[in-house]
Amino acid sequence: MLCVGLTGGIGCGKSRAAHAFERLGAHILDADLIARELVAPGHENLTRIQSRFGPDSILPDGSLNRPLLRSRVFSDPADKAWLEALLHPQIRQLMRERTRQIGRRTPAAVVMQVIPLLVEIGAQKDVDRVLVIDCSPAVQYQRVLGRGGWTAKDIEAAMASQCPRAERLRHADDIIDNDGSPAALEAQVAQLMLRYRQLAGAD
Ligand SMILES: CC(C)(COP(=O)(O)OP(=O)(O)OC[C@H]1O[C@@H](n2cnc3c(N)ncnc32)[C@H](O)[C@@H]1O)[C@@H](O)C(=O)NCCC(=O)NCCS
Ligand SMILES: Nc1ncnc2c1ncn2[C@@H]1O[C@H](COP(=O)(O)OP(=O)(O)OP(=O)(O)O)[C@@H](O)[C@H]1O
Repeated sequence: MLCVGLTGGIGCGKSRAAHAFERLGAHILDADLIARELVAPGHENLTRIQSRFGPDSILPDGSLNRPLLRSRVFSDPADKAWLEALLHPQIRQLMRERTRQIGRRTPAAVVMQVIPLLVEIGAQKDVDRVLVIDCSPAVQYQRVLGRGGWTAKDIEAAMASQCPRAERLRHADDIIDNDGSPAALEAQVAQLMLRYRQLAGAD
């Protein structure tokens, strides 16, 4: 098995790259999706979130009020640290368990752990290689804006809260340049997947 930590700043194209790797046979574990499982309606984490962020942090249907949390987390470092202290240990434990399960079932698997904050939390030591999906801040900003749902203020605050681009790139074993077209992204994914399959012992 080869375990690749796939990271990048907000909107750099981690999900899009991960889907392209998945189509080529990689197993994807996404920290954002695991974080969502951990705050699904009825989960005990929601009770703790509500006691910190107030009654409006849970919507009438029992789901997390994501826009409210987003504006609080990205404007107040103490709120961000609190939420991360609650969720990150649980996210990492589930990532480790699921990676082990895949390795047992498929010994030559290529597993991609998609972790936005990989460098910030020091998760390099959990993976065999670090792959950074990189693009320029202007492109990053426009793509998140284009995806909809986020205010300009929240995008700027999220970008400012993440580690600087140069620092992230310093930890990269592999880099995908995602300033170009979707086809250019997919070509780089296909090239890297050949190498990853070899390293995993699949070929
Ligand atoms: C703040 C929350 C509620 C906002 O939810 P929302 O649906 O708007 O965004 P989503 O979860 O899809 O995240 C989108 C992107 O925001 C960025 N982001 C999310 N959490 C953080 C964080 N704690 N610090 C910096 N950037 C973050 C990442 O680039 C992520 O890919 C949500 O992101 C959350 O629960 N964050 C805490 C968990 C966490 O740290 N996740 C990252 C795992 S490494
Ligand atoms: N090469 C590209 N060309 C055009 N659009 C792209 C490209 N790569 C990604 N996008 C688009 O940019 C947006 C952000 O990409 P994506 O959601 O994959 O980023 P992400 O890094 O997973 O974001 P987040 O950090 O918010 O989870 C999406 O709408 C995606 O379809």
